[in-house]
Amino acid sequence: MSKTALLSLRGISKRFGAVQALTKVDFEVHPGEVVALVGDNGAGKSTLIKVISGIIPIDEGEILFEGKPVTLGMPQKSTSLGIATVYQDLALCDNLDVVGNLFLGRELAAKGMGGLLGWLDETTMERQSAELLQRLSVSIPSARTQVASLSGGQRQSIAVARAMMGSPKMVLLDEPTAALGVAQTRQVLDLIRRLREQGLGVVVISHNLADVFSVADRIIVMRLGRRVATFDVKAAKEVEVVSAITGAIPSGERAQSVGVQP
Ligand SMILES: Nc1ncnc2c1ncn2[C@@H]1O[C@H](COP(=O)(O)OP(=O)(O)OP(=O)(O)O)[C@@H](O)[C@H]1O
Repeated sequence: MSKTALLSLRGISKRFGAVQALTKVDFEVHPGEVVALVGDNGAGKSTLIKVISGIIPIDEGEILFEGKPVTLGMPQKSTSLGIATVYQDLALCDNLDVVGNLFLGRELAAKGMGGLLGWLDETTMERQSAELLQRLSVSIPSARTQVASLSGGQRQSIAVARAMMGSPKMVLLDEPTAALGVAQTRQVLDLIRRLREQGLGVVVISHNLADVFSVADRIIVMRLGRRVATFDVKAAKEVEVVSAITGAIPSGERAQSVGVQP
């Protein structure tokens, strides 16, 4: 794993009115690393993801991308740095095929005779879609399949592939396997592993610890807006992570039990 973090957050705080959603949170993800963000409802996971994707500005703290200080707070800024967010498959358009969904908002115009021809370059879009799906080993009948007819796992895979269209360095996934069956979940977890193999930093929010243990390198536990523990998956036990989530034992002890500081 590379020494310089891809993204590093230091002392991030965020308040919504009377609710302190994040309190002095440090967070880091490296290239080629899958970090799982876990915690009970209201722990601050989504807020942290929204900070990284630029949807909400922070009140306090410092953000470094590839070691350089950056200001996020606007989705365009995060996107331009190479941070992609996978929205639930609900963000797909059912009435379009896979190509139409992958290129939604970034369609390629056909060119010729020294200018634009006034229609879309469907051939190139289809070829690039097929190449991307092959690179990610996403198996679907064809790039021309309507997404409405795909399974939940295939749809989620298309949502991930769509996030990859801008060649990001980092991908954020909020509950990517929620509501998926066993086989479909396996498909999406395999896809996350392929993102890691391709050197991306991946952040996954999940309530499913079996998924987390199967796909993540590190687990960061949030509770009541604070980062309370960090586990190296290889050294962690599920019962310790559950204790950290619920606050059953003090966070200091938990972190020591796996030799990692919160
Ligand atoms: N836009 C908002 N306005 C007011 N309060 C908010 C807003 N967004 C989040 N909160 C509050 O901030 C706290 C953290 O919420 P957040 O959604 O980040 O938690 P979470 O860990 O993602 O929970 P869940 O697993 O239920 O999605 C909660 O108390 C929530 O009610």
